[in-house]
Amino acid sequence: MAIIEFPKDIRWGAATAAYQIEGAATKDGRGLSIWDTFSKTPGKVLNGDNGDIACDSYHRYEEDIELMKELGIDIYRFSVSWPRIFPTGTGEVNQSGLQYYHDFVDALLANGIEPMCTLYHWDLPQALQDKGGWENRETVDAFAEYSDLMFKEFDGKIKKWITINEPWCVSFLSNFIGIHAPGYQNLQLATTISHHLLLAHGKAVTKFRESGLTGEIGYAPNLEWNEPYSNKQEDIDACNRGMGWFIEWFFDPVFKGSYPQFMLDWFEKKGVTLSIQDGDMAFIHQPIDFVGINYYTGSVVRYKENHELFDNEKVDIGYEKTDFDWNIYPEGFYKALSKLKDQYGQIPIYITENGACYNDGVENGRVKDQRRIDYLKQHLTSLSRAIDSGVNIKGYLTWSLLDNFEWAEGYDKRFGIIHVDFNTLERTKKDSYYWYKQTIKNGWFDM
Ligand SMILES: N#[N+]C[C@@H]1[C@@H](O)[C@H](O)[C@@H](O)[C@@H]2O[C@H]12
Repeated sequence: MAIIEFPKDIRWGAATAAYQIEGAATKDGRGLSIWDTFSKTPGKVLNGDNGDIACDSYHRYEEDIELMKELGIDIYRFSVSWPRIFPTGTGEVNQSGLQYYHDFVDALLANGIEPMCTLYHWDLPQALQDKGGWENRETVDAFAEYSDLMFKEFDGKIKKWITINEPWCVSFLSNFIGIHAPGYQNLQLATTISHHLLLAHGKAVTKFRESGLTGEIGYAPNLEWNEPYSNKQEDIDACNRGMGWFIEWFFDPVFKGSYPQFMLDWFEKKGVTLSIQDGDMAFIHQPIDFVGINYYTGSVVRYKENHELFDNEKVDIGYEKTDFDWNIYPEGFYKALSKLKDQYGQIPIYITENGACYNDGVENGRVKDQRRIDYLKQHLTSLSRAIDSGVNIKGYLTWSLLDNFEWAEGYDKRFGIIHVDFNTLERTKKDSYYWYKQTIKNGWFDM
C-alpha cells in the first residue's frame, strides 16, 4: 500500500451552506430567499422538499461544533443567509440575524475552529429578485452594502471571506439550464448575470480593501474537467469550450482583467452580447488573497455538431459513478489544478468543496460508506500529486460536514460525512467521518 502524506501546515476542514443546513426559515426576522420561493414551487424540488427545517443547525449548531471539534478540523466553511441580515436585501438590518452569527462564530472560535465565511451561497433575498435579481445592477450594489456590513461587524472574528459561491451555478445553472432558483432558461440573461456576479465580487473586494480590515478574501468557482475523446482538434476544441464555461469565463476576468475571446466569440455566435460598463473590469480584476475551488467530477467529451450549447457531448466510457450519477474522475482533479497553476500562476488555493453523494443509511447505529472513503482517498491522492507538482494548495474542506438539503434534489442526495435523519434530526457519524478524523490526525493516509 502507498502512504499519501500532506504538508504539516495544510488546513483541514469541512463545508456547508446556510439554506442547506440552518432551517428556521421564518425565525427571528429572517426574510424570504429565492430558494424559499423556488422550493415551494411545485415540481422544482424532488419530493417537494424545502429548507424550512433542513438540519435545524440554526438551533443545533453547538452539537455540530462538538462534532467538528471531535473530527479535528481547524477551519469550517459556512455561509451567511443574506435575508437573515437584510430581510429585504437592503435597508433595515435584522439585529437578531447578526446576533445568531455572532453566537455561532464565537462558538467556533471558542473551540479552536477558524470560520471561513461565504457571503453568497445562493439564497438571494426574494425582495431583490422581485426587482430583477442579479440581472439588475442594483443587486450588485446591495451585495456590496451587505458585504461591507458583514466585514465591519465581524472584524477580528472572521478573517477568511468568500464573496460568491459557484458563480457558474448562480448564473448558467440557475438562469440558462434552469434547474436551480430562480429557474429561468435564457442564455443572454445568464451571461449578463455572470458578469454582474463577478462585478459584485469585485465591489465586495473593494469594500474589504477600503475598510482596512485584517483578513483574506476570495471567491469559490466550481469547475469540471473535460478530457478530449480523441486528439482530433474538433474534440479538443469542444472540450475547451466546455471547460471554458467554468474556468476561463470565471477566472480570466479576475486574474487577467478580460473575458476569454474564444468564449466571447462563441457566445456572440449564439446571439449573446455582454454589456460591460466603464470601470467594471477594474473592480473585477483587482487582486484577491486566495481562490476556493469546488471540484466533484469530470467527463470525456467530444465534438457533436449543433449539439447543446457548445457543439459537444459527454461520452460514457465506463467510469464508476456516485449515487448522483456523476463520474468519479480523480485524474481530472489533478489536471484541473495543474491547468489553474499553468494559466494563472501561484494563486493560493483552498479546496472549498470536494466530496461525493452516497446514500448509505444507518444500520445498527453505523453508516458503512466505504465508497465515500474510496472517493476521498482517490481525490486526496490527486491533491497530494498536485501539491508535489507545485500547486499552491492551502487547505482542503470536504463537502459536506452534514447530509443536507441538496437543492433541486432535496434530501434525496446525501453528501455528508455525518448522516442526518431528517425526521428526528439525529446525527450519526459515518465511517468516512472516522476515516477523515484519522487522516487529519495523522496528516497522511494509507492508499
Ligand atoms: N451538487 N452538489 C453538491 C454541492 C452543493 O451542495 C453545494 O451547495 C454547491 O456549492 C456545489 O454543488 C456542490
